[in-house]
Amino acid sequence: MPLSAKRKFFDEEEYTPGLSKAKKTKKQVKLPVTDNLSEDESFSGFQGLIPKNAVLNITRPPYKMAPNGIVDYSSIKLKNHHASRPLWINPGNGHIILEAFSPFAEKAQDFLITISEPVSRPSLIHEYKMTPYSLYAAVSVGLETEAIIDVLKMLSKACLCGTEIPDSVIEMIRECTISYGKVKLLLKQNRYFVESSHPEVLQMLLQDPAIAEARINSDGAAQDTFITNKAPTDKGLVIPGKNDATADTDNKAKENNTQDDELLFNTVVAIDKEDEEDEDEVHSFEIRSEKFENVKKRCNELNYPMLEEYDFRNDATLAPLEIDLKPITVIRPYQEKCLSKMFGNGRARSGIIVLPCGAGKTLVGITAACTIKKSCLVLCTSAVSVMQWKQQFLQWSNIKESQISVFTSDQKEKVRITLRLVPFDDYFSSYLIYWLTKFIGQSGIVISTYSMVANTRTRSYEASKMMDFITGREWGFILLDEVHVVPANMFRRVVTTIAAHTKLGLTATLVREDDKIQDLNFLIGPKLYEANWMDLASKGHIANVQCAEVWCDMTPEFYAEYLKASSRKRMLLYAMNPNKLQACQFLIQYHEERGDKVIVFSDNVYALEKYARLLGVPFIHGKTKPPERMYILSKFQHDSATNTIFLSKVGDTSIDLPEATCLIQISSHYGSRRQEAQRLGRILRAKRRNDEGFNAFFYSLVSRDTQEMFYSTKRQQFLIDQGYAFKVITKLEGMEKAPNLVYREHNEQMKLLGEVLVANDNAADLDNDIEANADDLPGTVTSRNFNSQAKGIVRRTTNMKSLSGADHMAYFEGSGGHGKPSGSTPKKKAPAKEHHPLFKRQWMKR
Ligand SMILES: Nc1ncnc2c1ncn2[C@@H]1O[C@H](COP(=O)(O)OP(=O)(O)OP(=O)(O)O)[C@@H](O)[C@H]1O
Repeated sequence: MPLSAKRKFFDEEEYTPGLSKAKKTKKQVKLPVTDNLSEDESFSGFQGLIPKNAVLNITRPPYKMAPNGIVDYSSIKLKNHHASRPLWINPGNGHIILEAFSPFAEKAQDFLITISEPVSRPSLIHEYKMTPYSLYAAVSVGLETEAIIDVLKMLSKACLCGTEIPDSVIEMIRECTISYGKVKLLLKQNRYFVESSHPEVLQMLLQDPAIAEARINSDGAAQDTFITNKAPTDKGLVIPGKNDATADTDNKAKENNTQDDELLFNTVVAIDKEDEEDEDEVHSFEIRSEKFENVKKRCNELNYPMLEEYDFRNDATLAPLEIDLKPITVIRPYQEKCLSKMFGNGRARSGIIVLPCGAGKTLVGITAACTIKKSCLVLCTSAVSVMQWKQQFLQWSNIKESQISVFTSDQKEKVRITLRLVPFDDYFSSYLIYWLTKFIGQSGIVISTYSMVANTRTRSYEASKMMDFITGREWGFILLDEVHVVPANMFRRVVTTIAAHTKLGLTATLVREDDKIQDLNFLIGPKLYEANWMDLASKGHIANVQCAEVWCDMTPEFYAEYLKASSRKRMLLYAMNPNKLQACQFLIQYHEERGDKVIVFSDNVYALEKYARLLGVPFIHGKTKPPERMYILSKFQHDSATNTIFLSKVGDTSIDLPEATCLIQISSHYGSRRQEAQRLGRILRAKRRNDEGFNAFFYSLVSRDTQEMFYSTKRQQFLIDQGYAFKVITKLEGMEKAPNLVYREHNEQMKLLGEVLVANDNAADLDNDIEANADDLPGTVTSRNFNSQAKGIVRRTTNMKSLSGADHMAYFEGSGGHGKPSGSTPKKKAPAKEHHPLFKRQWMKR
C-alpha cells in the first residue's frame, strides 16, 4: 500500500452525522435562565444553552435570552485592554473561561490551576471551576482571599453589572477562604506548633478548651501572647536536579511574547510579587505532641482545617538520610514547578501532585525525597510498581542499595527461595527474612504496597515484624503512588498507623467513579499542582497522540445472538465480533509496516488469548508467570521481529515501554475513565516522541450498536477534557482489499460464533488476577449497574449551587444510582460522614 494511501484513512474517515465524538470535544456552556426576558428577544454574539428550569442569582443580567435557550452576550461591556485579558467568568455557573491562545494564557493558567479545577482543556478555550477544595488548595500555597479576587478582576475582560466578577462568585471565594489555610500545624524539631499569620485566629482557637488545654505554656505567658517569627521562606533551600538551561528551553515558547506584552501582563498580575513581600511575620503557640491529633480534629470542627508543614531543615531529631540526585539527573521544568509548590516556603507541605501518565511522577517523588533527606516510605499499588520504584531510586539517586528495603510478599518468597529456607516457618528463618528485608542503619527507604501495610488480617511472623518496624518509627516522608485508586478506609488506616511528617500523593488522574476523591484532601492534603497534558505534549515531554474510535459493524449473526444473549454473553459477543478481529489485524499490519511497536489491550482474557493465538502474537495476562512476562517484554523491547504484544489490564500501569508507539484497545473495563487515561499513558512515553512530526496512535475498537459504545463514550471523557479529540472511524481505508485477514468467510464466522456461544459464561470475565483492581470500587459503571447508570445519566443543568462547590470535583460526572442494581430508582446521595463541616454544608445545599 503506498504511504499516501495508508495515511488516508486517518484523514478522511467517514463520520456519521450527529454521532461523532469529535464534535463532542467542546463542552457546551450552560447558563441560567434570566428574569424579565420575553421569549422573542433577539440574540447574537457569544451563545450558550440555557436550561429552562435553572435558578438565577443575578438581578440585572446584561444579556438577552431567546426561546430556544440561547443567550446574547453582546451587551456585556468590555474593559480597556480586554484583548489582553484572557478570562471571562460565566455568571451562571461561575465557571472560568480562558482564552488559551492569549499571550498571557500560560501565566493565567498557572494561576487558574492554583485556584480552580480544570473542567475541560481543548486547544483554544479552557474551562475551569472553583470548588471549596480548589480554593482550599489555593490558600494552602499562600494565596489570600483578596489576592485571588484582585487577580481575577484584573484578568477578566468583562465589566459585568459594573463589576468584573459576579458577586456570587466573590461571595463564594470569601466564604471558602475565610478560614481555610489560615492555620498550620507545624512540626519543628519534633515539636508541634499551631501557626498562623493572623494572631486573632490563634486567640479565637484558644477559646476552645480542648485546644487551650493542649497548649504548652511553659513560661506562663498570657493567652494572647504568641511566639512571633519571620515568615518562612525558601531562602537557602536547594531542590536538586534543577537546571537553568532546561528552564530556558521551556521558555522558548514564551519568546513570542514581546516585552510590551510582558509589561502589560505584569501590570495585570503584579499582585503576585507584592503578596509575597507582604507576609513577613507568623505567630504560633506550641502544643503537646500527644495532643496534636486532638487539636487537628478540633480545628477541623471549628472550620479551620490545618495545613501540615514540616520544617525538615531544622529537624535534628530524625536521622538524616544520605541521598542526593546523581549529578546527571536533571528535572524538567514542570517537575521543578511541582516541587516548588511543595517546598515553596522552605518547608515541606503535604499534598497531591497531578501529572500525566509518563510525565515522570516517580522522579518528582524521588527528588522530593532527596530534598527532605529523611527516612522515606513509598507505598504503591502493586509489587511490580514496588520493584520499579526501587530501580528508579537507584537509577536517579546515589542511595545505596542496602538502604532500600522492599516489603512485598514476592520479596519474602524470593529471600526464602534464595536462602533455601524451609517454608512455613521456623522462627529462625522468619527472623532472618525480616533482617534481610529491612534497611541497614538509622535511616533508609522502605517501598511496599498499600495492601501489605493496610492489611490487618493475620500476618506472617516476618510481615508483622516488618510492620512493627514501619509503625514503630517516625518517617520524614511518605510517598503515596497512584493515590486516587486506594479506598479511603485503606488510606485512613495507613495515615493513622504510620507516623509521617510529610505526605505526598502522586497521580495522573484525580478521577474516580465514586465520590471518594474529596477525602484525599483531608487525608493527605490539598492538590499542589496539576499539569496540562496538551502543554506537556506540545513541549515534547510526552508524545502527541492521535486518538480514534473505530466502529466495527457486528456481523448479522453475531448481532442476532447479541440481542438474545444474557449480559455476560453479550460482552463476549461484542468482544469477539469478527469484524473487530479483522480491524485489529489490519491495524496491526498497517502500523507494523510503518515501523511502529504495537500494544493490544484486552481486559477479556478469552478474547485476548483467542486474538493473540490467531495472529501468532505473544500475550501477557494475570496468570502469566513473572519470568515469562519479563521474557515477552524484553523481546518486545529489543527484538525487531516482535513488534506487537497483547496485554490484559496487568499492563495498565507500571509497564514502562518507551518503544511502544501504537495502542489498540479491543476490550475494556466498562466505563473507567482512569483506565483509559492510564492506557494512553503507555504510549505517551514513546521514545520517538521528539522526532519531527511524530504521532503515537491510540485506537479503541468498539462493536457498533452495542453497550460497548456507551462505555466507550464514558471512558473517553477524562481524555476529552484534557484536550484529546477522538476521531470516529467507521471505515478503515484499504481494509477490504487487505490480504490474509481472518474470518473473511461466512463459514469461519459461524464457526467462531458457535465457539463463543458454547463458551462458559466465565469466559466473559475480565482479568482479575492482579493485586490492584481499583475500578471495582462502588460507583464504577459495570455491566451489573449499566442500566441504572444509563438511566441515571442526565444532562446536568447548572445553577448557583454549583458555585458553592456543591457539585462533585471537577471530573465527577453526576448521575444518580451509582452501583444500584438495574432498575432501581437512583437516590440522592447522603453526604459521606468524613466530609469536613464546611464541605458537608456545601454538599447538603445540592
Ligand atoms: N527529568 C527527566 N529526565 C529524563 N527522563 C525522565 C525525566 N522524568 C521522567 N523521565 C522518564 O519518563 C518516563 C516516565 O516516567 P515515570 O514512569 O515516572 O512516569 P509516571 O508519571 O510515573 O507514569 P505512570 O503514571 O504511567 O506510571 C520514564 O522512562 C522516566 O525515566
